[in-house]
Amino acid sequence: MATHTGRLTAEATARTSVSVHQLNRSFGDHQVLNGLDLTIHADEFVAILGRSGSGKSTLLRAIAGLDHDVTGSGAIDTPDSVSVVFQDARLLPWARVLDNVILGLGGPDTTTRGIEALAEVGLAGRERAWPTELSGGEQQRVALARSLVRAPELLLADEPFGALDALTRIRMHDLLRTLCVRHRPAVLLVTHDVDEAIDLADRVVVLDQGRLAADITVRLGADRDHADPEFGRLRAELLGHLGVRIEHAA
Ligand SMILES: Nc1ncnc2c1ncn2[C@@H]1O[C@H](COP(=O)(O)OP(=O)(O)OP(=O)(O)O)[C@@H](O)[C@H]1O
Repeated sequence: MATHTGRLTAEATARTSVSVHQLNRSFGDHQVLNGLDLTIHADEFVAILGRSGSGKSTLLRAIAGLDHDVTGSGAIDTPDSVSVVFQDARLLPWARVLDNVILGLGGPDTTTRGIEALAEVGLAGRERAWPTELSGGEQQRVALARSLVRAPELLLADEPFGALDALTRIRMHDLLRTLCVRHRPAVLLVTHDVDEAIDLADRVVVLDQGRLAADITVRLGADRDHADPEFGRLRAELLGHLGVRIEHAA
């Protein structure tokens, strides 16, 4: 059975946020992750691309410790505080927005921290709204605030913007970028969207049948222009790893 091998030492945490070693996961006879190794450094933003069924969510769930329905082996080290954001915001419909953000948090200043987190994601004044009164993008903002208020060292995000329209998605990219600069968690983002991966990540890994098919550092500045030739080169390289060929016009 796979194990979470305990916590990283303080010295190692300074450099490494997540360490996955020789990870195997199977659903019955179907082996989904095959001897996978991955290290994510503290403050690093890593995006995972891969075709449908390549094992992206299985990897994220394993790192989150949410994979009780699979068998496997290998070692995973994570920091103490980990937050997970999914494609659906998973808000409690019977709790107001602020209560969703601070639910389960202890401490005397919990309400203030919750209000501040909502302001950070652009939802000041919506504390007493019900989740059903918010748009999909606003609900994802609440989910981000719920993660942020816990000050995670590691943020795991499984297609968090997958259900949003294109414009809201771009706004959420800006927001996530800003929050990452301010709070500096390590991030592991699962996405189907190559441009989203290049827009946000320091490094993009590609999964293929549960193995790492590519591990590419994004050498672009903070303002990422889709028209930049390097952006286009990376896009073509990543699409190539995903089995998509781009024909360039002569
Ligand atoms: N609970 C489960 N029971 C059985 N098989 C599962 C289960 N969850 C996932 N699988 C299988 O494991 C494989 C990998 O699934 P996973 O969700 O990790 O892929 P993915 O890369 O995230 O795919 P997608 O991009 O479509 O979300 C798939 O073949 C899937 O059918």
